[in-house]
Amino acid sequence: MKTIGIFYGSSTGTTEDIAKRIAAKLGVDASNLYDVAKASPSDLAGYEVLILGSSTWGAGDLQDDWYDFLAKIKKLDLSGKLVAIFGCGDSSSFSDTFCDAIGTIYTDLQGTGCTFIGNVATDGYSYDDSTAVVDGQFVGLPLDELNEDDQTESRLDSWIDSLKKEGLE
Ligand SMILES: Cc1cc2nc3c(=O)[nH]c(=O)nc-3n(C[C@H](O)[C@H](O)[C@H](O)COP(=O)(O)O)c2cc1C
Repeated sequence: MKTIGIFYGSSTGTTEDIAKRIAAKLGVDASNLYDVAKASPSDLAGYEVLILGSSTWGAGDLQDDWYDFLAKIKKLDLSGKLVAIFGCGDSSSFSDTFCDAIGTIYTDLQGTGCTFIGNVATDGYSYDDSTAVVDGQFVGLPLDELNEDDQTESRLDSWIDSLKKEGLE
């Protein structure tokens, strides 16, 4: 298994909880789990794989703590690193901006030279619009703990299977 760092921003603990579940499934030690509110861009350096998680707030906005962190890491050279993005949102109340933070992170990191993994088919999701959809697929894993928490476990498992096939191991 490659070295994996998980970086998350979470306002009410949902994305943090998912980050911990992903870490447990991958056998990633808690020392490799970072709240972006307290992390430094140099923390990324030691990892071959970065798993980045943000909830979406406002109307399609990043989770607050991501703004400063993303502004800094988008300037880094991340070539050679694999990047997988996940997000928590609400596909019912915010159907027009469902998990947009995934799309923002994906767009902002385009110039870093990283390789994105972990696209997800839109099948099975109900939403009107999302900037996380590029060329017909989500560019990361959207999760909806408010309306579809019964699907989270299987969505996580199938995403992690795809990540492994795309070079995580
Ligand atoms: C005021 C407010 C605005 C929100 N805006 C969005 C949004 O635009 N898109 C979306 O998918 N979810 C939106 N959500 C839902 C949150 O992303 C969701 O509750 C998420 O699980 C919170 O995760 P966190 O506790 O890790 O921050 C919003 C929630 C609130 C209360």
